[in-house]
Amino acid sequence: MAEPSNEGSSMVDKVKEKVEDALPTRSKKQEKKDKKAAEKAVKKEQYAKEGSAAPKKAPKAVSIEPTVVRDPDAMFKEGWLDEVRKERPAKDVYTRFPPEPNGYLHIGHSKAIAVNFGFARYHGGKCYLRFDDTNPEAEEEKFFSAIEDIIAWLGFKPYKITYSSDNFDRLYDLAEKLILRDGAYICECNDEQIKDQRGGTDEKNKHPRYACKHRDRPVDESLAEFRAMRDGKYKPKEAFLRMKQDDFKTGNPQMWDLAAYRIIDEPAHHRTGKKWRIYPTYDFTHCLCDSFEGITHSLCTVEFINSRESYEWLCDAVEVYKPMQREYGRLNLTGTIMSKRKIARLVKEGKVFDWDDPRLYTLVALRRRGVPPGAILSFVNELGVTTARSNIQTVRFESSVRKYLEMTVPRLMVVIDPIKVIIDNLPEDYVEEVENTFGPKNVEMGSHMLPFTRTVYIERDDFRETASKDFFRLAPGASVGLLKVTYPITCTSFKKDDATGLVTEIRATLDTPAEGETFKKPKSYIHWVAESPKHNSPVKVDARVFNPLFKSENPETVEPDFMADIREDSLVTYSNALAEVGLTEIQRRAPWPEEAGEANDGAEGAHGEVKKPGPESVRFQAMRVGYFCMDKETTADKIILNRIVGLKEDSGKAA
Ligand SMILES: Nc1ncnc2c1ncn2[C@@H]1O[C@H](COP(=O)(O)OP(=O)(O)OP(=O)(O)O)[C@@H](O)[C@H]1O
Ligand SMILES: NC(=O)CC[C@H](N)C(=O)O
Repeated sequence: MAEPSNEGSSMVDKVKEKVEDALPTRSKKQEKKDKKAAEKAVKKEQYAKEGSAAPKKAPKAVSIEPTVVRDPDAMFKEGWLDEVRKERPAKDVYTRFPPEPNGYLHIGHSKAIAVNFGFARYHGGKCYLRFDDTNPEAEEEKFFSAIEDIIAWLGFKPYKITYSSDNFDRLYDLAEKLILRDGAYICECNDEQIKDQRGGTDEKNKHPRYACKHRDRPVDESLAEFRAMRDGKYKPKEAFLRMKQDDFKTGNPQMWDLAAYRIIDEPAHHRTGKKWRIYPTYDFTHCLCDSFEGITHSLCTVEFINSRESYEWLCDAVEVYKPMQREYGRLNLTGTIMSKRKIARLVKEGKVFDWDDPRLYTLVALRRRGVPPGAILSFVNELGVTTARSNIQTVRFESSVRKYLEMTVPRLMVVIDPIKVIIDNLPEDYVEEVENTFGPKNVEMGSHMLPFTRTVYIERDDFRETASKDFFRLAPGASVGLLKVTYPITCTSFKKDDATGLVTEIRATLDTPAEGETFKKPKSYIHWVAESPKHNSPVKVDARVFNPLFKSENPETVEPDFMADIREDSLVTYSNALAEVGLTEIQRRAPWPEEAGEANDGAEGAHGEVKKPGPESVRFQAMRVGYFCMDKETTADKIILNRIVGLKEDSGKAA
């Protein structure tokens, strides 16, 4: 059997000979082909000499194909957001994204970010990032910077970063103004009394709503008591400022004399320290801060629909500019949990690494898992914006991410659970250089060379100890193609470890056709990596594969609680995984894809600092396995990969 070999005359010589033989009859097309072959041979020769320092094509990382992502402005051009714009066609659009700095943002917030920042950007307006920091009990410094970072990562830059607390003096003055206009009073009722005033249908409070006895307090008394409340006369819950709304007449609970100010003694506020011991409520603060900032369209989620009435009532009552509040449907993902309290429990009980564990749906987790920011925005855009709540399965999100990655990240081979294959009919020092394209669907991504040698590794799943008609991969006596290698291999024998029962080594032959014999194409091709110390191949990696964290679609409804719904196999780590040498180039050329929010071309972060793409921007498709990125725990000695999504939808939830 003739063995393919690099021995004897060099490949460059061989190609030159071929070119010269063909000279008299060469067509233009052939000429081009031959020139390419000669160039390739030079490249191969250089590669063989220099080991891993292979010549690299380094075209720019490609941008998103229009076929992959629908018009990124579609959600603003049509539907609900278009209607909102028509309702108030202000010349200068001002919006705001107003998170409470009491936790990490989740996938639902990406909709609010896309809606508010995106609406302003689309209309040439401005969007504030306003920290709604009126509850010092729940706020922490780390959440402020995490929120700013994630907004910058999504590709948005706030017009200004503001804090509701910036307005505490102004809000206090308006509270006094409201009292003076007989629009608020100091109430000393406790929680139970307030509940009773609301009436209802329960046995306990089966009676009509009624007003509290403090409602008719003289204005002067309320003003004096408000000041006393500010100055420390009352303990928390002993008194609060209550708005005098509509005398409990309407059926809207947001109009039943809401609280405007309450006492919070501890802890100190992160910005105003111990200056205040009374803090304005959301209902008093939000509309007035919107007003101070000249917000034209205050876009929030549907659970605030009843608040619209109190929002407008207060702006009118203190005679300030009145923005327009409109409400869109929340984005909710099923099969996971988003509640801060519940995620905190998962972290505390060690069920996940931290808030950025790739199995969670916080934005820091999705970022670490390798989901590109553009894929998140594209998902939100695909769903569109209406007033209906979107309950979306995580598989739908993953399918959107997969679609986005398909055209935008390069490909290479990684064997996550390897078995060694020795190809007996190749010489010990055999090295053939094989070309692998980074982007079979996008030639601009270029290609790279990798070695094919006598010892290769294939995926454990691609081998069976007994051949059968329905198995087209490797088995004793059966042959299979190795991707990018001309001839297939046939398994001749294998060894097993008696203790573990696992196959440890496969022996095979390369089926090079004898002269005159025709080459039979194998039924299937599998991925592989070769052993070649000279080329630093293979590259050892840890590959983490994530399954859903929960067994059911509704972990919140599981008894006794969501903790009982956790899957044991939500994280599977393959510690002996092997990647081919192309990984080095993919790492060097990151970010993949090169897009808004991750560019390292001097783009600015939230504070004007130059943004650097993180390790998660090293993204690629491991052929036949899934999409992966590099984890932040990667060190110079150990590369850790996270699976972003599989190549196709997982068969389902664990039993
Ligand atoms: N699931 C969601 N879908 C769309 N927008 C959301 C969602 N959750 C929050 N938002 C919006 O994000 C903005 C800032 O959110 P904030 O942190 O104050 O919300 P939240 O309701 O406390 O969130 P959560 O309790 O879910 O963490 C608000 O305008 C809010 O309406
Ligand atoms: N109007 C809104 O967007 C609400 C924001 C507010 N921080 C909240 O969710 O409680």
